[in-house]
Amino acid sequence: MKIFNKENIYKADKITIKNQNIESEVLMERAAIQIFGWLKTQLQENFPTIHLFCGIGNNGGDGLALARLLLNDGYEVEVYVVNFSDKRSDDFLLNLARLKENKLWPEFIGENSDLPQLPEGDIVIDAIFGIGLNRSAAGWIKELIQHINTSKTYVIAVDVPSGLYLDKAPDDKEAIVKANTTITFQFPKLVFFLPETAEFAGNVEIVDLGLDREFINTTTSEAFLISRNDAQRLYKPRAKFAHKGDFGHCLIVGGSYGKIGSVVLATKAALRAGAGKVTSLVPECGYDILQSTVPEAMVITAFNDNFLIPTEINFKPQSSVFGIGAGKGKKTAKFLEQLLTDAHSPLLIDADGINILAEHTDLLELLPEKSILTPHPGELKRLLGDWKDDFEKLNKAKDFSKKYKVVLVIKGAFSITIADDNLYINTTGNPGMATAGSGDVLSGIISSLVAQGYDATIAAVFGVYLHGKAGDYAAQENGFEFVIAEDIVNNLGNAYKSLFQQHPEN
Ligand SMILES: NC(=O)C1=CN([C@@H]2O[C@H](COP(=O)(O)OP(=O)(O)OC[C@H]3O[C@@H](n4cnc5c(N)ncnc54)[C@H](OP(=O)(O)O)[C@@H]3O)[C@@H](O)[C@H]2O)[C@@H](O)CC1
Ligand SMILES: Nc1ncnc2c1ncn2[C@@H]1O[C@H](COP(=O)(O)OP(=O)(O)O)[C@@H](O)[C@H]1O
Ligand SMILES: [K+]
Repeated sequence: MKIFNKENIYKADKITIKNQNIESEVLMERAAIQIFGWLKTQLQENFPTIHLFCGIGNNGGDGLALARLLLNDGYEVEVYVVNFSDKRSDDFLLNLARLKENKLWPEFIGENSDLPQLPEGDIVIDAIFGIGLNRSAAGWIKELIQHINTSKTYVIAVDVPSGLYLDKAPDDKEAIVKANTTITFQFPKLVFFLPETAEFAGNVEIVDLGLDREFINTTTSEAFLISRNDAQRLYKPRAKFAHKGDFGHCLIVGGSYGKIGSVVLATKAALRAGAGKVTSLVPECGYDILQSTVPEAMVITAFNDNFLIPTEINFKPQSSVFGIGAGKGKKTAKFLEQLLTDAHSPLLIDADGINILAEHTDLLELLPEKSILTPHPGELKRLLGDWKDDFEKLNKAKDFSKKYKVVLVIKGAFSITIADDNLYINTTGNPGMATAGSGDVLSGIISSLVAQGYDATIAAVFGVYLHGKAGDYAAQENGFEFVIAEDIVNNLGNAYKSLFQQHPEN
């Protein structure tokens, strides 16, 4: 699903009005109808008081149209116009008139107004600012936002939580509505999925306004939200007469004394994700452990008991992982250099592999094109240096990915894959996956997909999706706390199956 920037959202709006030969207020009515329908379904037989705070632009217009629909359906509504300017939009004025025709005169709130009471259990509709915000909310508007945030109401933001920019980091986090749910129009917005701003949006619902399909299909976007439909399209079905040679040989290099478990997890994950063959390369101390815990894998060892040192590899894998549980000793770093120099296929570098690259930046030049790096935010910081906000982080990451022609997976609650100037945002996964070893599982999955012939970017995007989905199944069974990394491996089958189920449980 494409994530459009502000300019293209306005363009989509305009082109739809032209091509469908409609007035702009028709889109506003569609927006209001969608939110009304959503709200009615959620509320069922409950009728709490609904307080609608409406700005004087089109976001406010949406709020006024929604107020009319609610009023006519018997809901108790309190409507406030947040009167921050005289420059009212035409569709705001139209919907204000319509509301008045329905005998509802909103209360106008200005600089010196008392703030309305917002009793616990009521609902607040935040239609103060939408995508038109161009500076931080300040003064009495900020106070109003804080009043909403400190109330114990359920807050639903129309399109965007008021005060949140679409294209840059907030300059005043105290001046943004904290929504429980955001009902956003047609396109997901990038800021709803970034660590610093996601909390303002709460649960995100995307509703369709029937905007011009051709414009949406033909307009390029830099960022994408990966839905089940997207993931489904990435899947490569298996041929009836396929044999294990068709699904590649994956090499997993990692481990050190006390950290062989990471390689066990990645090896199992690579096999369960479908690689034809998996060989693990560990220090001697890992040999028995791997052979007994993953009999399906082959094991070779480095000529050292406890850590990896440069070692001859006498076959050509279709993909390799380096770094999990490896430590970052001098000889281990030398081994990475050897692997990079001899590489016949893209490498996936994780954990200590990334830490070694951060300490020996000369090695970055040796990365084979389309290698995949999977840092968590700590590792990313070591690689790129610090950043002042999420947007700077993404820009630095894009520059890095372009410079070294690699795919970067920034792991987290909404992991982001960066390649060729594009961002792919994942939505599967849950806090149960914040547990030791879940990153090792991800490395195994992605590398397995590369071995099976998936392009590196697709392997990363699809692998992150499957990993999160498997984690969702794992948590569904026993709750977040109970999940351990192995459960993610054990639910990979469910994750694959869910791609094609009519009604996936998850
Ligand atoms: N996408 C779609 O297809 C559809 C979109 N629709 C809806 O339209 C919404 C966008 O509407 P919009 O363009 O009128 O902008 P909106 O957010 O209402 O605010 C603009 C006003 O805010 C003002 N202002 C800004 N910052 C400020 C500040 N800090 N403090 C004070 N004032 C500030 C600014 O004033 P100015 O800076 O010009 O003085 C201007 O007056 C969109 O989010 C969605 O809800 C639907 O109706 C149907 C289809
Ligand atoms: N709150 C969360 N929501 C979704 N996914 C998460 C969450 N926390 C962690 N994960 C996922 O779990 C994995 C953790 O990786 P990492 O930090 O490398 O763990 P480890 O080093 O212990 O293996 C990543 O893929 C990350 O996206
Ligand atoms: K809003």
